[in-house]
Amino acid sequence: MSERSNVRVAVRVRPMNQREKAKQSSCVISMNENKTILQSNAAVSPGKVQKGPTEFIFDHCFWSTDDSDPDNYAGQEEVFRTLGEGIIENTYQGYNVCIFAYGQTGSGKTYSMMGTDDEPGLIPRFCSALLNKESKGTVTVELSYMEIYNEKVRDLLKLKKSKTELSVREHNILGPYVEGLSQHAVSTWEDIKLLLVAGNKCRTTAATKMNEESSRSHAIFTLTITQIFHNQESGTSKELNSKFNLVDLAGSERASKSGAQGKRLVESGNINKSLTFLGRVISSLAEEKNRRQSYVSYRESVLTWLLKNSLGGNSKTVMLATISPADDNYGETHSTLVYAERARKIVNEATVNEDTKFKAVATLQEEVLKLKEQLKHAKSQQSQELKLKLKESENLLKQLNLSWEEKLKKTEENAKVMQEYLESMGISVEASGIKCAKDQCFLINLNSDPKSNDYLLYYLRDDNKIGAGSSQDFKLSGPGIEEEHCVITMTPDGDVFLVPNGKAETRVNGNLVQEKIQLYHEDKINLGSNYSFILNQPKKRQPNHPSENKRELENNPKHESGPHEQHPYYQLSGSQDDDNEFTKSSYLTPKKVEIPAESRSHDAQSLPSIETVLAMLQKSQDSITELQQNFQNLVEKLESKELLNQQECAALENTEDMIMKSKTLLSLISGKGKNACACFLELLEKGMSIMNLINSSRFYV
Ligand SMILES: Nc1ncnc2c1ncn2[C@@H]1O[C@H](COP(=O)(O)OP(=O)(O)OP(=O)(O)O)[C@@H](O)[C@H]1O
Repeated sequence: MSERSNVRVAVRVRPMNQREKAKQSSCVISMNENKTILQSNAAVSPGKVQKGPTEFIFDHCFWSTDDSDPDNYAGQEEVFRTLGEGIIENTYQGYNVCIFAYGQTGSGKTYSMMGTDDEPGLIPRFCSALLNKESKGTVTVELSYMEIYNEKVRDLLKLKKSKTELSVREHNILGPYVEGLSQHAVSTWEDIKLLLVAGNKCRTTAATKMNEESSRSHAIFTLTITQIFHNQESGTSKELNSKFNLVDLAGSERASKSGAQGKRLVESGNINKSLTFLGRVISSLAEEKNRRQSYVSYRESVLTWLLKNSLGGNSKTVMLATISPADDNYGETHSTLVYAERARKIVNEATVNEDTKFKAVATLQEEVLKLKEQLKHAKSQQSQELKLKLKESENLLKQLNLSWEEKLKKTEENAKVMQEYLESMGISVEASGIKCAKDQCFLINLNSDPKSNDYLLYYLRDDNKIGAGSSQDFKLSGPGIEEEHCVITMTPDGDVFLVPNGKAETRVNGNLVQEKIQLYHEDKINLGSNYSFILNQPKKRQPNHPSENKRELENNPKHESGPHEQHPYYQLSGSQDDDNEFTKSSYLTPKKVEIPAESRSHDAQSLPSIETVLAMLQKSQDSITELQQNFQNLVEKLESKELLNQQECAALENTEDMIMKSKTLLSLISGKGKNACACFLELLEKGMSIMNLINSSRFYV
């Protein structure tokens, strides 16, 4: 049984963010039932002839610009109810389903897909609804979670012993699949949540390690639902297999900046090849003559290959396009709406997946026999290829033949390995909203993805070697990180010391450290150019912490715990007697706005004034303009069909990164005014360069 239907497309507009509010951006979006209207205005194209409003028709339009006005705000529940209508039933009828979020960085994809603890998004809501749905058959659910970054697939739920990069293959019955991707048997929402949290944490860890952001990768979260129906009378049984894909795509503007929208494809110069090809596939499928899948080149990128069934194939698909309401995002919003409108023309032919697994097993068994036979007579040149094919088929067969009990056992074993792996990196796998026992000693990685609800915690043991080398306990990489960067030790009494490697850049509360030093609760540790940690060791508090900017290096470590003053910029919430429960904002938001008088008095002459800082930031604005110009030149080169050399490709990516980071810093200045200046002043005073500030500005967001 099959059903033809168009990709269902919804658009959701988010509230103005701080930067847009601070800039007093005007709203260029309005919605009227299933119409989204985009207004062009003078700010968008100064000096140009004003275009009239552009209307786009979608299946659903969600107005979510002001959550303080609940009557006019499409919340998470409404989005779920509208998009979810019929979808849970479809899954249980045996259809594949795919929901993907598309839009520029910061437009609300992750908020809509994952949501927050208080406002869960589509993924948690669909998962609970799927698990709660009653079925006449025996239902089993498996989960996989992967990310695609720069055309490489990584399993977010299997770390140790696995190849970091996985390959995509295609089977004539099962369609495209990722070889060796771990499948986890789950029965409750709690099982799923644990895997989700662990997967998100791995995503953040990898991103932080690579000095990237998780928003540059695509995340594909898949539930495979199997229902077995036994017919008591005939003694036969039938199986329905369906896949539920939830896809959080990388920010779309990268594609357009690098010449997407079907205009230009340049292999080496593409910042995000996958999105470029996704745009191409959508455009192709939207054209009547191309609707047959055979005309569409899905295999040109990993993302489109894996989404083959979801786009123009065997799936019921929903696309959620997320947009900003602000005029200064006009270009990106326009391009998102054009894409979304195009996607609406894609026609899918979803088929009930009945006994798919049995059929696949039967063909695979046949294939294995055939390949073995061919191998017997193959010449050496051919045999290598045949062996590879045989291995692929045998692996897939093995996976399909696993019993449910074996799968459960594997999931348990895998969870243990994953836990050990994360712990070996010093990372807690506790769920978000972490409650830490008050005595625990750990480092909090301030470079964690600011948009994620999760934290990277590095639990300290007696000896903790930190650096880029393979023998280190906490492996970091990036500019300024030495093979053996430093060692942090903890005595049985809970005293914590940092022993730097003389030539490595290590700072404690802004001071360069070249000898062993004792660390105290809430000390801030900077390693290399990018890493910032804060120490949680409530048992060992520095007596006069905030004024300790010029702390002497201590060789005599014994210190009594004394009255504690909280660190001015990173306060952990909760009383001292409570467990430390901290929320991201509690330590990401600067709490104290004025620079402490005592910290200024010691060297007032040499401190730059706020005006000086603003002037320096103006300078950094100028360098952003210069960066933007460079970026534009490179993009133009791409557009004019010139191939970029390797150096230029790297420059393109780096420049884009710098622009983004610099913009974040400037938006903070305009959004938080003097408060942010005070913070930057404090950090500049402690010797951080403007460039380092720009690089680390993410943790102020
Ligand atoms: N509908 C909404 N209601 C309230 N806040 C929202 C909404 N959509 C997004 N936001 C807020 O906007 C910010 C950016 O959203 P989000 O991180 O989801 O963007 P994104 O498109 O996933 O970005 P990226 O591509 O960088 O991952 C977040 O702080 C989020 O909480």
